[in-house]
Amino acid sequence: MADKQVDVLVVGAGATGLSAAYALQRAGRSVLVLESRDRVGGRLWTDEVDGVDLEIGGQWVSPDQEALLAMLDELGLETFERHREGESVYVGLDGERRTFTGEVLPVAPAVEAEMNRLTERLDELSAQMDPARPWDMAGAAELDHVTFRAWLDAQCEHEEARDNIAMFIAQAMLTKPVHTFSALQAVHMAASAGSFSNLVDSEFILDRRVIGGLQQVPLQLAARLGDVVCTAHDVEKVRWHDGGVTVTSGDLTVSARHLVLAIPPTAVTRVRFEPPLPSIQRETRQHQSFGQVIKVHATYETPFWRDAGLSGTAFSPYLTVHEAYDNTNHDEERGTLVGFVSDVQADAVLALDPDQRRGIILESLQTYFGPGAGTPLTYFESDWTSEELGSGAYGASFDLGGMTRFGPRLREPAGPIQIGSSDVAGLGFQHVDGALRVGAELAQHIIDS
Ligand SMILES: Cc1cc2nc3c(=O)[nH]c(=O)nc-3n(C[C@H](O)[C@H](O)[C@H](O)COP(=O)(O)OP(=O)(O)OC[C@H]3O[C@@H](n4cnc5c(N)ncnc54)[C@H](O)[C@@H]3O)c2cc1C
Repeated sequence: MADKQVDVLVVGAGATGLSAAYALQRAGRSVLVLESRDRVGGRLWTDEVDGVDLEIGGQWVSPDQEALLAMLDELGLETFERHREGESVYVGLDGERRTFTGEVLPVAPAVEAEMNRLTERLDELSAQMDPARPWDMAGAAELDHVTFRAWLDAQCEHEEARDNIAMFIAQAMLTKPVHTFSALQAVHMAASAGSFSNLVDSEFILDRRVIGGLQQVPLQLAARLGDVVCTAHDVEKVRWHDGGVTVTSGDLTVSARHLVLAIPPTAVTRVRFEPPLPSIQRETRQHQSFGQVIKVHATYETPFWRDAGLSGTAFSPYLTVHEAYDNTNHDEERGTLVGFVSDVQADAVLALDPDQRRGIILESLQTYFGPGAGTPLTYFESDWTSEELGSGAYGASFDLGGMTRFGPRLREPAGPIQIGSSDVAGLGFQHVDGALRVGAELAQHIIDS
């Protein structure tokens, strides 16, 4: 059994853990990173499936994500624009398929007016919130005690307007049904991206992709860190006291002055601590949960929808696939569509056998893009909820009332232990940008101590 002694042990080789370790190493601290999986990257995973390179996890970069953009620059990674020329598709409450250009969905004028009003209201609220301290906002408790569904119902009589606004936060971001999280959590989602208008604007939020895949970020950070990154080392138990920690994983026993637990909240509850963590630490994480989303890739001989004048972008809160985009790789002739099936729609299709599920999902893509969408060369579903290591998709969020009740305690260290991931970020919440911001903050806290 090998014994190691380092200044800082980092558990978790996702964007948070690796960026923290990289900053600490550059500040002269000795570090070791232990990762359960046999790869680095966590929720970032680019892999070849049936001969196609796919972004199984996170992929998009938007202009507000300054920490991620700076990291891409530092690592010398290049980006490319998502294909967006042509008309987008919307299927409304009446079941009609309509095409449109720009960001305004082709709904009846009264519905559009209501969507604009709700957007303005959510923009106003998110402008009043510091996403790092959402519980401090005026009226935070009231907003945290009401579901986003009830809040929308109270604001607006138009079902289709409510369904569309809900879609941009519930299905598309938190991946939870709109009746399961608070209006405050919804405002926080918007504030963390700069505004609700940013979330609605797919041109903005799904702006660019990294050539070679977004997993290049953790892969390159790990390469720079060198042999201090140990994959296939699950941490099940942490012994700690005020002066440090001792962790045993496989053939390694590591003693460190500080521990950075860069793992999602749901994974924290899997680890045993001796002595137990203060109960508030455990309770806080028991009230954060992942949503449910299946990311589906379908690859075709060509991006045939472009010939029909379509951009590949499509939305409908009423179809199994609530949003879809052209996800063709850089410099590739084959065309790829990516679609998302979220919350209760995901529950429903996951209960089916794989052939039935594929049939229903491709039916949505056919409704959007025509019969050609029904016969892809390759088809792949990323199902993160089946992962045992607590990495659901896309991120974990609080249940009703949890943000004001537990949020202020979320970032408190316990002795030498600090816990963080993109799920506790303010700006960039549940995105890679947030992971990098949290990683930098955790490292700085140790450097300053
Ligand atoms: C399908 C999908 C699509 C997404 N799309 C986007 C997008 O387009 N843009 C964007 O910015 N973000 C996106 N995200 C979110 C983004 O990927 C995550 O927010 C970010 O990667 C989280 O990084 P992290 O380091 O905080 O956590 P993670 O990536 O979850 O890393 C935590 C690591 O800890 C490890 N671990 C857990 N427990 C232990 C243990 N006990 N011992 C050792 N190791 C452990 C895990 O294996 C994991 O590698 C998406 C996520 C998914 C899943």
